[in-house]
Amino acid sequence: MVTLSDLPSPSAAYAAYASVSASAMLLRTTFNQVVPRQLQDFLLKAFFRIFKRTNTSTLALVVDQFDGMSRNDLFDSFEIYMSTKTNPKTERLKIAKRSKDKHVSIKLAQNENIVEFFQGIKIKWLFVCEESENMPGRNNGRNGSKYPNEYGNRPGDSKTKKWFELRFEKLHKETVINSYIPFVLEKTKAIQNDKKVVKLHTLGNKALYSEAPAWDSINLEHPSTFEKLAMEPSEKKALMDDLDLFVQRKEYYKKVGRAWKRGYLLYGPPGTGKSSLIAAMANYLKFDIYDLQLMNVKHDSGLRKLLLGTANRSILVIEDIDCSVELPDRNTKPVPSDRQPRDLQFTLSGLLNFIDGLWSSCGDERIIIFTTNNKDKLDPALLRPGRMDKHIHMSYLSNNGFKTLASNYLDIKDQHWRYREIEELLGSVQVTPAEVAEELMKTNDADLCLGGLVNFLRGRKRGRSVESKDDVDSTDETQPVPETKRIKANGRQ
Ligand SMILES: Nc1ncnc2c1ncn2[C@@H]1O[C@H](COP(=O)(O)OP(=O)(O)OP(=O)(O)O)[C@@H](O)[C@H]1O
Ligand SMILES: [Mg+2]
Repeated sequence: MVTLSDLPSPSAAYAAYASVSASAMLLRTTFNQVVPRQLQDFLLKAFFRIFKRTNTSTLALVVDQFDGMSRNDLFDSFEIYMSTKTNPKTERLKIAKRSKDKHVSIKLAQNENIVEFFQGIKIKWLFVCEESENMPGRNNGRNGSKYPNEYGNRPGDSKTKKWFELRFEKLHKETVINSYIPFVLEKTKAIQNDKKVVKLHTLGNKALYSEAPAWDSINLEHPSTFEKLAMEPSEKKALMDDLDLFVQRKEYYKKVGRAWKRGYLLYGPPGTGKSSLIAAMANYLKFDIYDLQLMNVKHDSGLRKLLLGTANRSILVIEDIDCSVELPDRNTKPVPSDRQPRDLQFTLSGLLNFIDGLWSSCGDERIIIFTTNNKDKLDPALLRPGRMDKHIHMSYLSNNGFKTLASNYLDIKDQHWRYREIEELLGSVQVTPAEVAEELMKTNDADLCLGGLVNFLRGRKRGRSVESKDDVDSTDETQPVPETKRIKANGRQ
C-alpha cells in the first residue's frame, strides 16, 4: 500500500518533472533540426494512426456523403441535424440561402466539431472535408481516384470528399446505433417539417410535345389551412385524424403487406373547396403536390415515367377525373393512336392498375386524390371499394361553414345580429362557400358586408322560386338579380 511518506517531496517531484520536460524539449528541437519537414509530417501521422488503433476504448462511426453511386440519406439527415447545433467552441459555420428558400441554411464548416451528450454518453461529431489532389474536375469514378463516386457531383465540390465522424466510448455502441441515431433521424424529420417549403409540381410546357414529359416545380404559397376551411368540424377532424394515422402507420402497412398509400376522392359542386382542401392537406402534412393533368399525357408509358418521377411524402392530384380526358374504360381496348384524337393511348385501367400496383409499392407515404364535380359520371372502376380509401363530399355552405368564413373574412369571433337571418336563409338556399366568400370580401365593414350577403341570399331564394314558377323574366329589374347571374350577364365569367 502506498502511504504519504512513500511519495517524493514536492521539491524532488519538481526536479524530476523539470528534467523530463528539459529532455523532451531537447528531443523535440533535435527532431525538428535533424528530420526533414515532410518526414516529420509522415512520422507524426503514422504515430497518431498507431495511437488511434491501440486506443481501443473509443469507436468512430463514419458517415460518408455517398453510398456508392447514390447519396447517403444518413449524411443528408446528419447535415440537417448539425445545422441546429453549435457549441461555444465552434469557430466557423457556413451559411447560405437560395432564392426560393425561406430561411438561411447553416452548416458546420470543414473540420469543425460539436460535442453533445445523450443519456449521459459523450458523443463528439466531426465534419471532415478532404480534398483529392489527383482529381481533375468532376469525378466519374474512372479517373483512378481512390474514392470513386464519393465526391460531390456538382461543380465546386467535385474534388471534395465529405463525411461525418461520430466518436464515443466503445461500450456505448449499441445505445448510439439503436437509440441515438434513430433519435437524430426523428429530430431531423421534425426540423424538415418545420422548415419545409411545400412545392407544387406541374407538367412543363414540353410535356405536350415530348414523349417523356417532365415535372416543373414552384413553391406552393397557397395559404389554405384546415382552420380556414369552411367544412363541418366533425368531418374536418375525422380527416385530420385519418391523415395523422396514415403518416404514423409505416410499420402497420408493412405488417399487413400493403403499400403505404392512401386514396381520397373529393366530390361536390364547383366552388365548394375541393382544391382548397388539397392545399390544406399539403400544408398540414408538408407534402409536395404533383398536379397531373391527364390532358398533357399521351401514352401509358409516359404516364408511368411521370408517376415514377414523383417523390415520397407527396400528394398526387388528378382533378376533374370525369372530364379531364375521355379515358377508354377498362373493358375497352385502347384505340390505336391514328384513330384517336391527340394520340391518347392510355386507359383508365392502365392508370388505376399502375397507381394501385407498381407505383405505390415503389415509394412510401403516397397520397393520391381524385376530384370530380359529378360522382355519378365516374367509371365504376374508380368507385369500387378499396380503390379510394375515403370519399369526401364537399357540399354547399352550412351554418358552421358560414361561421368559419365570417371569422376568416370579417374577424367576427362570436355572434352578430345578422346571423339568425343568415342561418335561416342558408337553410333554404344552396350557395357555395366560394360565392359567400366573394360577398364577404366586398368591404371591411362587417355590418355592410353581412347586409349585402342577406340581400344576395334573399335574391337567390327569390330567383329560385321565380325559376321554379317559371312565370317571371329573371332579368326583371324589380327583382334583385343573383350575383352569379349578374357576373355571367356582364360577360365576366
Ligand atoms: N370550403 C371552403 N372553405 C373556405 N373557402 C372556400 C371553400 N370553398 C371555396 N372556398 C373559396 O372559394 C375559392 C374557390 O374554391 P376551390 O377552388 O377550392 O373550389 P373547388 O371545389 O375546387 O372548385 P372546382 O370544382 O371548380 O375546382 C377558394 O379560393 C376559396 O377562397
Ligand atoms: Mg378545384
